[in-house]
Amino acid sequence: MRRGSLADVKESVEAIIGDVRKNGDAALFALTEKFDKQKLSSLQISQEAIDAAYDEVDPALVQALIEAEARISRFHELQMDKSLWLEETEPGITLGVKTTPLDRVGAYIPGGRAAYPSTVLMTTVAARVAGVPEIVLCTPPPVHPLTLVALDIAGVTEAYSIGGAQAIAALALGTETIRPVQKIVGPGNVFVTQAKMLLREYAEIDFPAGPSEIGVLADESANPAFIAADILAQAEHDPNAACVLVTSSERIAHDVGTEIEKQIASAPRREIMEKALAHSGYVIAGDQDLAIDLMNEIAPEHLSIQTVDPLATLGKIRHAGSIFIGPYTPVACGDYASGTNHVLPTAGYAKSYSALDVHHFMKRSQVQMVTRDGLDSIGDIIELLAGAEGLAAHAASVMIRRS
Ligand SMILES: NC(=O)c1ccc[n+]([C@@H]2O[C@H](COP(=O)([O-])OP(=O)(O)OC[C@H]3O[C@@H](n4cnc5c(N)ncnc54)[C@H](O)[C@@H]3O)[C@@H](O)[C@H]2O)c1
Ligand SMILES: N[C@H](CO)Cc1c[nH]c[nH+]1
Ligand SMILES: [Zn+2]
Repeated sequence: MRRGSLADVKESVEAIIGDVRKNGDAALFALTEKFDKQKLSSLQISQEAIDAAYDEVDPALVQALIEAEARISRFHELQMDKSLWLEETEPGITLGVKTTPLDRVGAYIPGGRAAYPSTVLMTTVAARVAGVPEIVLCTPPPVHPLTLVALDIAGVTEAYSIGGAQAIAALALGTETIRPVQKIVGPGNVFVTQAKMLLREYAEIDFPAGPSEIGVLADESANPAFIAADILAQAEHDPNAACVLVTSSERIAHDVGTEIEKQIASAPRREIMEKALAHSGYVIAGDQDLAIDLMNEIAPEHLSIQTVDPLATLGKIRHAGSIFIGPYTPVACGDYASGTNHVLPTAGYAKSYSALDVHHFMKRSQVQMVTRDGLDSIGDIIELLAGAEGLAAHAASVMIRRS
């Protein structure tokens, strides 16, 4: 996603948000008809529809979702902090942190160009492991049966068949049917991402997670066919997907190009891939350190490291959403089944945001407990500093306890 591309749709997204703010559910029905060409009878997805979806999908796919869910749960459980820690940092002064899940969050699941049951697991399992009691999901209609099965397996508590900027507006502002959430997570196209950015005043967001990206760092030791396959895998998401190979080897750059031509010929989503590749490319860097510097500047959503000593390369990486190391770690591992989260910052935002994890669904309160002796040990400092700021009542709140 070019950062500028958000600006291109700002006006139209503002109009959609204004419509939802003014007309609530009626706007959601009308906008769904306009953008998704679907006439809904109800916004909410019923439990009957979810139960019926199991009969429509291959049991092997249900089993695959169950196994992916278990791995995603395990990885996210490893991220959990203690719900409370307290430590006496000096005599009479005990400090700590209490961690609490958010009450109600919204997950956006894209559904325009592909169905994303895997994204249901990524967004909502992280929220469930964090302990969020109300997990609300929005995805554009028609909703794929596997998406319905995934939301059931993940433990989503409410689901609505609406998409685009109108779904984000409904989650942030609320309508007659949908109560607002505290935070909205999940990827989407430019309309979705722009709406998330514009509505942060009402609901916090995870980060901009737009069209998919891959950066590949490769040296002479890399396998060009594997690299080409990973590039095409991300290119097939969206015509706006972006792929860049940075290598110190001219031969590798040439051979990856040849492999891409070979593999794309029979790819079912060739048309989307070609558009994505039209604004993607490769760079031949003078040496490996220059290649790494450039990749840090790009800060890709996914970084694939295909070098002879990948762990040494990893040590020099500062900015990337999710990092895939070695020839047998295709990005698709993290997209579906290894357990890491595939909701990641794009458009260079990996410089300042982290991959979606349990911490996005929690907040931390500081805690302190000071005894009379503890207050004596810091009382003079507080009284002096409060006096210097002209805040006499602050000083008095300490003095009254010490006198
Ligand atoms: N970064 C990540 O973590 C991550 C993960 C998965 C997918 N993705 C990306 O998510 C994106 C999904 O995009 P998508 O389009 O398939 O699905 P989407 O659900 O994001 O967008 C579809 C919605 O866009 C709205 N829309 C379409 N045209 C519009 C218009 N002209 N005006 C206003 N609204 C309009 C419609 O309401 C529709 O429901 C892809 O770019 C994919 O690469 C990113
Ligand atoms: N690669 C995407 C994130 O950019 C996630 C995904 C979902 N399904 C397949 N891939
Ligand atoms: Zn993918």
